[in-house]
Amino acid sequence: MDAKTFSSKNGMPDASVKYRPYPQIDISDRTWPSKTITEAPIWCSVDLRDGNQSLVNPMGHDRKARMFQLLLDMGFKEIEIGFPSASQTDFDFARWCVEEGRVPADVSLQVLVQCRPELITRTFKALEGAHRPIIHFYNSTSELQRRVVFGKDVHGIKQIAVDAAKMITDMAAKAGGGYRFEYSPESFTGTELEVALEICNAIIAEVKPTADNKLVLNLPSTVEMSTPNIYADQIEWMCRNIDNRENVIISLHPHNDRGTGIAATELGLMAGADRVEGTLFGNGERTGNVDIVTLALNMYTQGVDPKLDCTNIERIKAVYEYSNEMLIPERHPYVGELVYTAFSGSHQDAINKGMKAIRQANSPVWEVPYLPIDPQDVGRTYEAIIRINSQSGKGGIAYILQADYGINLPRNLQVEFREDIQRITDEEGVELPSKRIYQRFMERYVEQPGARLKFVDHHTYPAGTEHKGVRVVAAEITDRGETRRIEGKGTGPIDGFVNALSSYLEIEISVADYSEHSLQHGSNAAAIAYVEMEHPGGKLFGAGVNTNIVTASLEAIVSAANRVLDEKKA
Ligand SMILES: CC(=O)SCCNC(=O)CCNC(=O)[C@H](O)C(C)(C)COP(=O)(O)OP(=O)(O)OC[C@H]1O[C@@H](n2cnc3c(N)ncnc32)[C@H](O)[C@@H]1OP(=O)(O)O
Ligand SMILES: CC(C)C(=O)C(=O)O
Ligand SMILES: [Mg+2]
Repeated sequence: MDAKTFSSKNGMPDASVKYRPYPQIDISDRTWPSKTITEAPIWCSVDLRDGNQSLVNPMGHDRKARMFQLLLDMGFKEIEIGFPSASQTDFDFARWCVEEGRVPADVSLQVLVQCRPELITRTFKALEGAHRPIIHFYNSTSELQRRVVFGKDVHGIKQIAVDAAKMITDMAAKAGGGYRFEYSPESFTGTELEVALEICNAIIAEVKPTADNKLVLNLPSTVEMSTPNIYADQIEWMCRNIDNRENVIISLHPHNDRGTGIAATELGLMAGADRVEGTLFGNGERTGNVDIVTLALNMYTQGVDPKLDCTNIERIKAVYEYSNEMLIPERHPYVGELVYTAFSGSHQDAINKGMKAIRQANSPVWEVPYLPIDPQDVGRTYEAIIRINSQSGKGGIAYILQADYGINLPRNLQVEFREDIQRITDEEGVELPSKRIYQRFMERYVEQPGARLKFVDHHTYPAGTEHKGVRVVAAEITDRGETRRIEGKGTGPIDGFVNALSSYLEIEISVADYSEHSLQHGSNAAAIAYVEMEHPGGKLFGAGVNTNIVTASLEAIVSAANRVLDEKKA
């Protein structure tokens, strides 16, 4: 088609000429909008077929077997293991599953086949000996494919499907039964609803499903062509109009061409579907199949048992990446590397407060701002929840020091230290890992390499009977490496030592705030003391770490004094 033949808007060919809007469904009394999902559907993984057929390098035996074992471990009861009539690899894998796959009795192997006699015959061979396998047959029914691929009218297309249904049910009966059946009017979303219904009812009439052997009627959104509400309308319409509904399992098989596969599936379930076909993290043709892990965890976070084990999401990811030879993006729901991480200040602050509140409340209900799921439920840790870059605030920095190093910064120190970290992240333009934040804190407030003053020792003695309750603090410090003895009076060691230092340095300093706590991390018995020091230029903090809490406090005073001296110099 020549784009120049019609007018162009915004540099693109005119959409109103090139594309047609998807028609509305005639169902004004739809009920799905007021439904909720209250139980998990029957899940069927199509990773080994739809997922596999879309890969650059389709899976060989090892990659398939690793994926198959994972699917069993997660609790899938229906697994489409391939298209055995299409390739020797798929045929051999089906035989391996039957003979060596240790398939539990409650799991059905499923295979796909076109409505072509020679392929159907080979499919039965591939499944010999399987326990209640599902033969999934399909043909495309869409208006477009009828016209351009098959060159047949509705009657001709229906005949292809009915002939296959007859052949399959006959072969199953000859083999002594024990088979289950699934039919897909492929390209359902490109098929007029009345046509889809006519063909599906013809299949139901041929297969004659019963309560003991229901037919799976799979209504694929082979290509996602509309907003998800329209798919839901189509599903509700089919559920209402299909023959023998009680013996038919309505299955969804959404693809994700418009990026709304999850929404379409959820609305489709509200519209009455019983079953969902999809893949782990949504591998599949083009933009993929619907992502079953996300669907399951969406249900889980609404209080519904998803009936799939996603407790080790890292293993699911590892197998996905090994078997599909693809990587999962950082933002992928529930599993991406960054989905449990907040860089931005206000998010970090809220998470920090939420985590504290949940610890204190001792309630089983999860409610932490910005975290729709507890990362531990899927085997992720809290470690990566907060990471620091130039968008981060004091709450995040405080969280990291607390969570990773047991350091509980007083609020004013959080504000002060955040400015320092902000300067570094702005300069470097990259994330600052937890270890560097800790190192920076220790260097700036505790270790102070190259600082003028160092605390060495102290002792106290009563100031004399005329000064009741007052003690003299006699301390040894070094000043640029030279030992100095200083003395000051006060009501306690902190007070006396500040006075001593104030006289020695000839600077007005006093303690505006003081706090301390023990350190759980690092040296077990150590304590950390924080001193906020008032001086002629304002207020600033110092910190000291020592196994003796008084020593830690005096070190914190020296630390603050060094910073006052630095500020004076600057
Ligand atoms: C939406 C989906 O995911 S559907 C599943 C798609 N998956 C795959 O195709 C993967 C495996 N498939 C294959 O390896 C091959 O297609 C095979 C081996 C099954 C068949 O291969 P071939 O016969 O060589 O060729 P090809 O696939 O091109 O067949 C197309 C022919 O089958 C017909 N056909 C296609 N689908 C069907 C169907 N479901 N039922 C009946 N006939 C069909 C076409 O009309 C076409 O007929 P024509 O030869 O008369 O023009
Ligand atoms: C074979 C069918 C179910 C399919 O994969 C699709 O329509 O997407
Ligand atoms: Mg598909």
